[in-house]
Amino acid sequence: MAKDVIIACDFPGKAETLAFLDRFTGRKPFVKIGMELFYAEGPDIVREIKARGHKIFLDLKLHDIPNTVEKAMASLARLDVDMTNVHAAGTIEMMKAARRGLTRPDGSRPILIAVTQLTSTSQSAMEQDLMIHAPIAEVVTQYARNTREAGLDGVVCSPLEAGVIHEACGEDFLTVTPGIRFAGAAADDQSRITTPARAREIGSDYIVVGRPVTKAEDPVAAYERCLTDFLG
Ligand SMILES: O=C(O)c1cc(=O)[nH]c(=O)n1[C@@H]1O[C@H](COP(=O)(O)O)[C@@H](O)[C@H]1O
Repeated sequence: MAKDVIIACDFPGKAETLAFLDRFTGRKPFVKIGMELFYAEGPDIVREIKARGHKIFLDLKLHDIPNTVEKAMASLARLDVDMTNVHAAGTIEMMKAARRGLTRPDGSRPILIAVTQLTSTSQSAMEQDLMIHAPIAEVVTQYARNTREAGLDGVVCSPLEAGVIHEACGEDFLTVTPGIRFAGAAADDQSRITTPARAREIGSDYIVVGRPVTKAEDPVAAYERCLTDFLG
């Protein structure tokens, strides 16, 4: 399975996003389009970036009743993305509905993954705010098992949890891991973080990197450092 670095294009609009991508002359990084950009520009931004030759992870983290998620996924299926996601907290029923909705009439569909616990969530926030008292790695592993049972392809989790998830769900079950920072850098609002090199050692399949690349003085150099450290 191809491991890769996904750049989170968290920009306010199309102009900033395309200017950013233009810096990668001759290269077509795998990019993530999230809520900020999608809500500002709508589906056209997906079509435009796809037409430029990038693979796209459309990160809208659907979490609603099963029927609503199924119908929303049917709409997203018409966009030619490579990967998309839901929240595993929506339950196994909701994830099954998401998979049904995303599957096109010819049986094909993008990679579908589920967020376990957001990488910004700490053990103490999970206990105090969410009243979930098990250790975070156990919670995340249980959500990963649910995700596999629903027939999805993998999870979004912290790189720190990629190893236990592969042990519980198999090597083919994808771990897509944000919460990436270079050694010594600020965590910002993230909580469960590690470096690209450590993510490789633990066994992540894809790392998702936003601000360490987008806010870098030289984003192309920062992206290349991620590739080298993660892919070895
Ligand atoms: O689903 C995601 O992509 C996601 C899940 C998660 O648990 N944590 C998380 O940070 N993300 C996304 O990954 C990106 C991380 O960005 P940085 O913290 O700037 O590297 C953001 O676009 C988040 O929306």
